[in-house]
Amino acid sequence: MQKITKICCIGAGYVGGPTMSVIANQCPEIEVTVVDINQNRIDQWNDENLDNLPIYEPGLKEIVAETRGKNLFFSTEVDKAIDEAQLIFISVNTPTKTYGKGKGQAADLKYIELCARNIARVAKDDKIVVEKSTLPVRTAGAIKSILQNTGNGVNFEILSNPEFLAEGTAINDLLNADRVLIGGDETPSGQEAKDALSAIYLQWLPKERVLQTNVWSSELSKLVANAFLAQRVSSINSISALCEKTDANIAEVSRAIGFDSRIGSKFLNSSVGFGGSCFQKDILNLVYIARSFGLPEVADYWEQVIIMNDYQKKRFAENIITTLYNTVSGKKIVFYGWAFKKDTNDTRESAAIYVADALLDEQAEIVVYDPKVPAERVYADLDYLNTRSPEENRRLLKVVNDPSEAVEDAHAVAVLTEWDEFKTYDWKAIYDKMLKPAFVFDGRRLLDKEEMETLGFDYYKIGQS
Ligand SMILES: NC(=O)C1=CN([C@@H]2O[C@H](COP(=O)(O)OP(=O)(O)OC[C@H]3O[C@@H](n4cnc5c(N)ncnc54)[C@H](O)[C@@H]3O)[C@@H](O)[C@H]2O)C=CC1
Ligand SMILES: O=C(O)[C@H]1O[C@H](OP(=O)(O)OP(=O)(O)OC[C@H]2O[C@@H](n3ccc(=O)[nH]c3=O)[C@H](O)[C@@H]2O)[C@H](O)[C@@H](O)[C@@H]1O
Repeated sequence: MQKITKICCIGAGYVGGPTMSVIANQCPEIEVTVVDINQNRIDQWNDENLDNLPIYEPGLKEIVAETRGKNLFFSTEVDKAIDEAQLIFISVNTPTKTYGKGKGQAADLKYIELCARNIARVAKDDKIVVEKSTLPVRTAGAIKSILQNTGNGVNFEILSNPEFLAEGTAINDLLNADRVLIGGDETPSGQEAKDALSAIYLQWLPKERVLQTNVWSSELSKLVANAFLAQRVSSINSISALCEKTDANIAEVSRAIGFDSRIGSKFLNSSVGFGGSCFQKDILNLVYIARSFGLPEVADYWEQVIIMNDYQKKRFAENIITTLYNTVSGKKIVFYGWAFKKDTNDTRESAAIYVADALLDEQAEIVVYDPKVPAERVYADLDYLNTRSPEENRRLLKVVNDPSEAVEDAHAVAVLTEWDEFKTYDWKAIYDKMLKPAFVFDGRRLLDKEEMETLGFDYYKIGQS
């Protein structure tokens, strides 16, 4: 079996960056080069001040500090890194298509295809090409076709090795992965490639956690894993609406069902709705694939997970409006949190964006505080929706760096992200600064209802009457 000593990863994003940092850290004999066409991103990865890395992820900067410049490199020299590597991870973005056939559902594979063409153009010797990005089932076929039709005599083995890390816990997820999935051809050379990649992960993971499958099962399993996870959140969120109409409490229901070992207790936290770059995108992709294979019942089944998530975000925003006497026009509503979950600066598909959009439609004045998200990001997220002009977004919504100053004369606070620091705030001082009645809408079930009510707040907690 070929021993891998040089790796290249195309795409220095939320997956490429942390994943390669951990591989470099765990495998000192392997030289890892992460390349990207985005010069700014690479400059941030190379910044001497580790607080300026492009991604905030607990534990990441310590690992980068240990490995960068030794066996971990970040560069924009894509061709050179491809040429020198024996194994190439493709870890570029695969967003939902915004144009043409499959618009709004299918995955846009143009970045993947560009990578495959780049590899085909540059490679002079045999390579293992690994799909790290999340891809529709059967994409490996397309990559193979591009690579094998270059006519330069180079042999490529294509593997699927989807990533299961969650943001905010990426380093721990990588170091203690539940499983690593490696799909490849069931031929002798395919097996050899699977074993070469397995050997990397086996440097720190036990053998039974490294699963080998055929390439199609691996591609599909990634979409299915995300669909099942998102389905749990939508399921519990659907019940949260029912809890609010009855005297049931969603936390008690989650706990009660989670004790059943067949159901399990994880991923049953009711919230304002799931966000993140992948759940929605991957389910839409699954729906699209099912429909294209003539399976409308399967497609409709999974689509419901997204419909329920949209309902939850809308329901939260509408509740704010009706509770504030059916009008939020000119009222100051403070958002605590903008990121799609705690411990990340990622805001892609964050529920906060959609709740803000609904409230801005009603002319609310929103003030956002998030410990890790800069103002430019918040405005970019809103502008991207194209609901109103950028000037209007900037007029109605402000982003601040001080959480306590934000609440001065506010009508309401809405908790959109479960940052730990929100629990430590002096809520009595916050109450004193706000207009009365002072409303808190807790979309993350972060705060204690009894304590908040004792302080005088009109407190709404998702999933509780
Ligand atoms: N974000 C997450 O937590 C997870 C993401 N994934 C999947 O991993 C893939 C990557 O996701 P992220 O890292 O979040 O995306 P990202 O957007 O953070 O990073 C992708 C990077 O690829 C670069 N890129 C695009 N085309 C390129 C090219 N032709 N040559 C060189 N660089 C190029 C972009 O400039 C960007 O920096 C997606 O398929 C996603 O579904 C899988 C598991 C977890
Ligand atoms: O493919 C991906 O991108 C990744 O998607 C998710 O990871 P991530 O989106 O980073 O974060 P999660 O912890 O899964 O949270 C997703 C969203 O669901 C919400 N959520 C999660 C759990 C829960 O019980 N309740 C809930 O509302 C979170 O607040 C967040 O908005 C999966 O957990 C990863 O396994 C997968 O690799």
